[in-house]
Amino acid sequence: MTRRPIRRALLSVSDKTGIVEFARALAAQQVEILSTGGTAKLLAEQGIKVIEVSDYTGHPEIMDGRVKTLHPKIHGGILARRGIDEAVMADNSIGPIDLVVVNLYPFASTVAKAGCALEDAIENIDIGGPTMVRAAAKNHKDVTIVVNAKDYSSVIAEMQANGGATSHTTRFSLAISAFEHTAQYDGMIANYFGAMLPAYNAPTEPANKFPRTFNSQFVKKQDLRYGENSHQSAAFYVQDNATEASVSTAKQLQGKALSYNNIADTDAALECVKEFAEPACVIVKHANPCGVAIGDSILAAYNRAYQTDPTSAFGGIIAFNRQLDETTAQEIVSRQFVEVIIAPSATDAAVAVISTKPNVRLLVCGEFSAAAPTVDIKQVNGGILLQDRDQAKITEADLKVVTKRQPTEQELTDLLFCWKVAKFVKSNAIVYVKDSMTIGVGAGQMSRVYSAKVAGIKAADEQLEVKGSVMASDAFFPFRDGIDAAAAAGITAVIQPGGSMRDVEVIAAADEHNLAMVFTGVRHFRH
Ligand SMILES: NC(=O)c1ncn([C@@H]2O[C@H](COP(=O)(O)O)[C@@H](O)[C@H]2O)c1NC=O
Repeated sequence: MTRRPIRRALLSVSDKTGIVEFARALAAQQVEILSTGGTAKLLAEQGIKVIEVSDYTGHPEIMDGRVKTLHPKIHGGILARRGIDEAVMADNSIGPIDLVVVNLYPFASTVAKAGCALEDAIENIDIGGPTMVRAAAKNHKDVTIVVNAKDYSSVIAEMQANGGATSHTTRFSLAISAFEHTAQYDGMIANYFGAMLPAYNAPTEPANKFPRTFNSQFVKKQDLRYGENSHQSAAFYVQDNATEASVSTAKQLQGKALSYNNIADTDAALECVKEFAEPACVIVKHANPCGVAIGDSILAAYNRAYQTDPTSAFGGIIAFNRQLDETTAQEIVSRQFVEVIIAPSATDAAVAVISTKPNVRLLVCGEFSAAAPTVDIKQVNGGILLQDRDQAKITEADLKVVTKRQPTEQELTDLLFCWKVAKFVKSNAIVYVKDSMTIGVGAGQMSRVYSAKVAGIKAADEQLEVKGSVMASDAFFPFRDGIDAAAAAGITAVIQPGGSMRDVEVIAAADEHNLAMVFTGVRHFRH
């Protein structure tokens, strides 16, 4: 393919990061620079030779910038088919534009501001920018389009190495980025307007936070060897701008490639361990915690979490809320087969220890920050379900003691710990806890009483004493049988949402057994 050097560029950027250096490097390669108002002013101030688009087209920017680049001399220059449209270009005094550098008005940050007025949002809908971006991306055979400042240096480097030209592969890849950019931009606008539709029609109505259509963009992080099973192909997509420490933003330091199930389980383990302020460890197997504990150190927490269910911990995913240290790393690799370890960070010595097991995936996710108010998305056949992420937190002040007996100080501590774990156990969830360590976890049973049985069986199998433990139930007890069974197993206190039509009967059962019971008023179903 013929190599055509870039001779003329149009720079029109809202976010001006890096644009001066980029323009200077273009000028050094004898590229003529056209630019719009604010961008042109900045470049000129920096001593870069620039032609204002309005001078170039002979038409001023009008309507407060609503129309500045929307002109045949600009769009003809971008869209012209080289080798076909020369005559029409000459007839209309249109010169080719080989490089377009544009980023768009900040619609997202504008509407994110509290109390953003509709007029502000509307004025921040970029029209000329996307029009140039799409035109250049369409004509990527001959035109280079750059929408991300992070691409400036590689474009310059390539031009320097290729006599001022970019390769077709680069232009194609940049064109994809351009369409991704405009798709994301329009998706954002559609979501914003779609969510405010009821309020727009009837200003007294609250806006609906779920828009008329749901437009969201996820970027492929990696192809996966297979999905949940080996006959299913799969890939991992992440939110482009995610900042919260998560499995999606985590960095893998070593180990085999993550599998589909590894990612899902690591997410469950990490999100659960984030609940605790004290050094904590969560071991997950098949999306459920099979051991959770806190301790004076993460080593103590790990040792205690492991005790809950060593059988299930085999091949598990282990998450910590503190830096992984050498001793804890040593303890894990000498004791058990582990698929994934994730922590905010890891010491060099800990990394060296894990490297003796090259298959173990070690991930660091950075320090935990405030949870982003994202939505959960769940797929059903032919649709998706959206809901707020479950960020309900319960403190002692939220609890309502419903029994005659008040929980003791120790029971209270264990009840709150137990509740945090139950939130991450698949429903029906029953969790037994003693001294801030899980004693038995009953997950995913179709009846609550069976989850309680499973928790008891697991504890017994691992020779853990249920007597003196507390119990959490992710949803209310529909009958007193769950309480009777808990008391028979030696449970002394219960935390549950309450709200059953048989609450009176359930409370009476707890009183009969001298149990302390608290209601949270909040349910934590997890499917
Ligand atoms: N109206 C137009 O013809 C037009 N052409 C380019 N823009 C945008 O104007 C911004 C740059 O403006 P300035 O160089 O004046 O700071 C860029 O975000 C670009 O996408 C336009 N603005 C909005 O549509």
